[in-house]
Amino acid sequence: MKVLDDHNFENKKALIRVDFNVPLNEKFEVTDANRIEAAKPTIIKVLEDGGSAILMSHLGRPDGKRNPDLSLKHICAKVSEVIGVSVKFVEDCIGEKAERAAQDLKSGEVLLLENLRYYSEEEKGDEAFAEKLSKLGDVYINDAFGTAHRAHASTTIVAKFFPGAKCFGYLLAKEIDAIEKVMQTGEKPVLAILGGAKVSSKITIIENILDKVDDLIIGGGMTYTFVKAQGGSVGDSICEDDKMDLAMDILKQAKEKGVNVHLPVDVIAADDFSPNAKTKVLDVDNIPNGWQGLDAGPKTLENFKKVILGAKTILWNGPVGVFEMDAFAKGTIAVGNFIDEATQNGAFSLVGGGDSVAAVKQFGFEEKVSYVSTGGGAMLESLEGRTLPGIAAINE
Ligand SMILES: Nc1ncnc2c1ncn2[C@@H]1O[C@H](COP(=O)(O)OP(=O)(O)O)[C@@H](O)[C@H]1O
Ligand SMILES: O=C(OP(=O)(O)O)[C@H](O)COP(=O)(O)O
Repeated sequence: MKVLDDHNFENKKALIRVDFNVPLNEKFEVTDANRIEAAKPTIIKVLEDGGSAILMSHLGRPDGKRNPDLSLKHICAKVSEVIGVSVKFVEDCIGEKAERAAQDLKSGEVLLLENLRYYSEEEKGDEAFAEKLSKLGDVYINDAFGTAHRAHASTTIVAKFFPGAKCFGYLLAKEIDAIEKVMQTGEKPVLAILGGAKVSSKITIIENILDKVDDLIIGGGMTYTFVKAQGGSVGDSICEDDKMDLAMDILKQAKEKGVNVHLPVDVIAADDFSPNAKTKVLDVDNIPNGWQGLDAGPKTLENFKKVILGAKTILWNGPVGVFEMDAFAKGTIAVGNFIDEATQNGAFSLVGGGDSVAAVKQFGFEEKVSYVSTGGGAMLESLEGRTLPGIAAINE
């Protein structure tokens, strides 16, 4: 892997692709600086070597137009605060102004460019645009894991203009390492806990992961497609009837591959999809019409606990219940606590993909698992077994 530590940045201008696509409130203040904090070690390494850092990112989806609400100047103060250096800002990411600002940069200084997606060429992966970006730095560092699944100009195409002078930042290297630990080198038994709403959005992940894991916990809304496919009654629970054959096929494949699949045996059922619904514990395969399963039940959690505490490598993607409502968050909290205990006992635990991180943050599990990914879509595509273009471009 082409890593940062193999480079010395003395008197070098490092063009760094970061993912500063962070949430802002109505006053344009950063409400979660996690992605900025995650990029800090790379920026500091460049500065401590005696180089300067030119940071480029997108923010939101301005679709090729200058949208002042999505200007990166809103986050400049937060970046300065996080990295402890006063960050300069330039109102463009290519052209004369940006080039002059980059040229004027001295060792130890940091420059933040305006939103890359003000240009439609960015998302198109336009080569001429990438070449203009490449004029700003001597070395290219990709540290934007959250955007590594996009073959955009700044994440992928620009790398070809830096032959011999491109590498991964610390964050991207850490994300790759965490994925490898789960998918290739993890200590056995390896366990994947897959929850979330639908089978259809997780199917490629399940199929890919069956070759890597010893145990698979399936929870959340996906449960009911599997249960109904096996002849159970799921009442009004979320269920994809057209995916039942697929569910049976997954169970067959798992058996052939020696993977133990653990499905819920009981659920917290509700008479309405609402925080104030009436609830009761029901067997997962005996839910009458008028009721729907919205969280894992007590016997299920006992089973999950045994499997999780027995695992040495754990991947968690997707909540096991409707965690947004307090009444149906207990299962997801319990799973988080079991993973915490397993991690304290020496297991490696990775959480990521889609909105999983939202659940983890809401319940304060960030500090308790081994690694929380900074990428939603990028992590999902990695778990599907795809090579991310941003990663391939550095390795080429
Ligand atoms: N039993 C259930 N019924 C309906 N929705 C569920 C159920 N369990 C979990 N969910 C919902 O799944 C959503 C997350 O699904 P998904 O986007 O597939 O996961 P992720 O983004 O973590 O990959 C959450 O909003 C949660 O409320
Ligand atoms: O926040 C991001 O994606 P994520 O919400 O899937 O983690 C990335 O910055 C990518 O953004 P995009 O999905 O607009 O390309």
